[in-house]
Amino acid sequence: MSAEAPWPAAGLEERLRALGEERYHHRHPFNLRMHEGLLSPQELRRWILNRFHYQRHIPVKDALILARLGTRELRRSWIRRIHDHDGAPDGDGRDGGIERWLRLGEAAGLDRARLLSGEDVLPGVRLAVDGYVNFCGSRPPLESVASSLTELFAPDLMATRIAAWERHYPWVEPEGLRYFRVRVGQGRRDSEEALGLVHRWARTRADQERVLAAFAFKCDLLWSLLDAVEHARETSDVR
Ligand SMILES: O=C(O)c1cc(C(=O)O)c2c(n1)C(=O)C(=O)c1cc(C(=O)O)[nH]c1-2
Repeated sequence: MSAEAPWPAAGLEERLRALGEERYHHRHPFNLRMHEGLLSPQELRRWILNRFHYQRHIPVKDALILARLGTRELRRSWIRRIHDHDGAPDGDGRDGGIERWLRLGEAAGLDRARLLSGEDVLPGVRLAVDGYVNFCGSRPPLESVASSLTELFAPDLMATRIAAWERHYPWVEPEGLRYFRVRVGQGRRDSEEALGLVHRWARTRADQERVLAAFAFKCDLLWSLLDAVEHARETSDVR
């Protein structure tokens, strides 16, 4: 950690974007193969099944972050993320991201009960997701909120994904893509909110370095998740 003067906000953001350009999972070979239309139906289904494990833990990690936020204004805003995934409090759960992801699975021929059982999730994916939940449960908000900043990159990746799936995987029913269509807007809003908080809280160069480290950790975690999915490609139907 450094005792040097903090970078201006634009300097921190520039460093975050440069780091993401290099290490975010949009560059992962599995995503590149997905976008080129080179995945088999089995590989695409494996990705959906394993990513569901990530999705269903997002509201869990957000609840851990929420518990550490010190004001009601912050908590009132952050709780929206849990509703986005679990469904609105006055809804019936069908309006949430987790439900939309289950429908994505069904649109690709995956059984809802199989997704919900979690039985076929790869060990490396479990470790990556545990890593994220534990990180958010044990680090101060500066770092846990900074780790969500990978979402600065997610909307563009999702737009590429939607176009690639429409073109190369027409056997996935179009309704399944709704998860990504809705998430593009949510991701933009959430990453802007998180960036604002990080700028507000990161007062020293050491804080800013913690932000970059948390962001790099999350990039590596998403990368490891895809490594596990990519590596499973030669094995049985289930995994
Ligand atoms: O499909 C993707 O590539 C992708 C990436 C990310 C991300 O960068 O963390 C998220 C999502 N999707 C996503 O759907 C989502 O709800 C989400 C929440 C978060 C977070 O860290 O709070 N990241 C992401």
